[in-house]
Amino acid sequence: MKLTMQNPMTKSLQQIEHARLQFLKQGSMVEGVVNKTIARSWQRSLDNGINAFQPLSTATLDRVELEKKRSKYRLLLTQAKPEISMLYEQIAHSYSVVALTDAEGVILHSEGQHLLVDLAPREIMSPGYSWCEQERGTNAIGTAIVEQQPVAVQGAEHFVEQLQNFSCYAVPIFGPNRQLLGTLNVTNAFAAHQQHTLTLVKMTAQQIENRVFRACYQGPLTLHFHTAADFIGSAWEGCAVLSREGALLAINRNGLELLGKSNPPTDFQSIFLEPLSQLLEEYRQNANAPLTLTLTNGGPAYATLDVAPDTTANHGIAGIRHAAKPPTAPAMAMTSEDPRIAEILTQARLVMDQDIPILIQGETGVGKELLATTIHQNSARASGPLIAINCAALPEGLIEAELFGYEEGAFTGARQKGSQGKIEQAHGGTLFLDEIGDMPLLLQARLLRVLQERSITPLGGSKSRKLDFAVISATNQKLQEKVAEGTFRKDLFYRLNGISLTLPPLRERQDLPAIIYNIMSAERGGHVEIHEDVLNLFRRHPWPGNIRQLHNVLKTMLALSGGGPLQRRHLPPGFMDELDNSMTLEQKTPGPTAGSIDAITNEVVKQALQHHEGNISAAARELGMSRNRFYRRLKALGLA
Ligand SMILES: Nc1ncnc2c1ncn2[C@@H]1O[C@H](COP(=O)(O)OP(=O)(O)OP(=O)(O)O)[C@@H](O)[C@H]1O
Repeated sequence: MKLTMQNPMTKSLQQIEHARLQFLKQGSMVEGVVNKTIARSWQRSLDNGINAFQPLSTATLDRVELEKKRSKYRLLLTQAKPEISMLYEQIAHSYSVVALTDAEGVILHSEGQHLLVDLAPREIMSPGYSWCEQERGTNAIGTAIVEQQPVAVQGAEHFVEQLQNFSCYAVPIFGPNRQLLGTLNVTNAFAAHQQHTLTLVKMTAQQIENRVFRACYQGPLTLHFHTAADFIGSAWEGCAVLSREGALLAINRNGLELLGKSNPPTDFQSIFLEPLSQLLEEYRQNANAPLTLTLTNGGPAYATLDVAPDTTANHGIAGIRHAAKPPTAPAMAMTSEDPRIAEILTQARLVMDQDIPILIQGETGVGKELLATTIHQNSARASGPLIAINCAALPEGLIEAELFGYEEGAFTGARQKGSQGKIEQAHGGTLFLDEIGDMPLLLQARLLRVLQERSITPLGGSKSRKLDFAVISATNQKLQEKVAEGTFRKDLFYRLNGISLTLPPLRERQDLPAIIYNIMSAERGGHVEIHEDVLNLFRRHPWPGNIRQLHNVLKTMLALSGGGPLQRRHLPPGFMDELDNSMTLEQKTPGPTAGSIDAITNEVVKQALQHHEGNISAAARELGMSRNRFYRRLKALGLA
């Protein structure tokens, strides 16, 4: 079937064609015929040596390479597909194709068919085809990527003659950290072009961007805002994710544009004049009422607020509430209410789909494994396996077979049919190398080779197998020191350390209530109260075992309290001794004492003594302190 539609732009098509030919022959631009974006792109196409009169190559990526790309961009694809189908329904006619590309201009997914094949080979709008401007000359996708803005290229504006029968509209899609993720493009037969197409593509690209943002950031508070009330809930609204205390955890591109800022502000108060508490109060009174705010520049803003369950609960004495969850709740989510954790999560999001190895460092029990799981679950490889290897716990002698697998009959005692190694099991997903500092030196060289070549040869095998996986490793050792003393290979260290994320110890974290809430949610349903003085002791404790230790303490307290409020007397034995020890250390370094562990412990000791009417043994028992230590403290206080 051939196109017979009337072309409303024939005259301008001729003008453009004339200007293009003059540019190609004489290198001079006829003024006022094409816009500056097209003119710049023509010049780049000429400079790149594109032959305007040669038909385009029809080569596409092979299936494996395309699948790799698709898995890298899984988040974008998942969020974009429903929007693309809706867009296609709106513009549907036989002469248009909607395509989603990656940031290099390679089509990941396309919808629509395809009477366009009358005009050009089918391959050029199929997944795996690249529209990079350097290869194809001026075209909407490639030029939008170079210019980082929406671009329409109609008919003869295309640099290559073969594309003159098309009109293309492409809009860049940016990720949550404002990095280019890809483009959304509609290609029409030029004769069937419609005025409003670019607007529709812009709107859809914005919806996709918003979906990706929401998929990446789900904080305790989400503020939807705009300077015009009608735009709340639209594709153009600003979206700010906040902690309960008002720290800004993330903001979308619209939000930044509405605020006229190029960098994200730090907190709610640097955006709006009203205190966050006022907003929360209004929300409490009527969760659905629109909110009126004042920007710090004095202008009005309108907003609605989403509050994740329980963030309105009182977080003081009796306040760590949690929704009824089954006791077998899945792995806890990382909280991001501590600024250092929020920063780590942001960095992780930036690199996780870029094939950059992540090295997680931190003391024992700080949540390294949980972070690795969180990264995997939010990555493009989330539907693939997460294979964790504890390098410290691998059985000596079998370690090599465990990691690399073996072929049938590779060694005495090997299973008849051979076995797939852990590394191979990670194909399509993430390999998590826990306690990497304990990997024996001899195996480090082999691991390095696997990581460099991304292929594996099982023991006793001769053929290597290609693998695709992301690598996260973790350690509580100082790897750089191990490198210096020669017990860890320098080349492996650099191979693993694409980016290093260091989790802070619990005593330095600012989100203790959120962590407690997480633990309680995993341990129990219902409502649990914690007395303020217990929380205060928690805040002062040195927590050498970090969150794992806190978890154990809470478990014990839950058991001892029988479901009632958690009080000082439910603290496990040894808790106060550990606190007291760290106080002794603290005393060695001169510094302010008000509110110090010392002061708090004294207060607690006095209260316990009062409570037990002077009975030292009972009071010491309540605090989990030895009688001697309790007595020494009373003496120091002049009470004994
Ligand atoms: N943000 C958090 N909220 C609640 N619990 C957490 C959090 N982070 C970690 N935990 C819990 O703390 C414990 C220790 O976490 P994890 O095993 O991830 O630490 P790790 O740093 O890998 O420890 P190690 O160095 O000993 O291997 C686990 O029970 C985990 O569920």
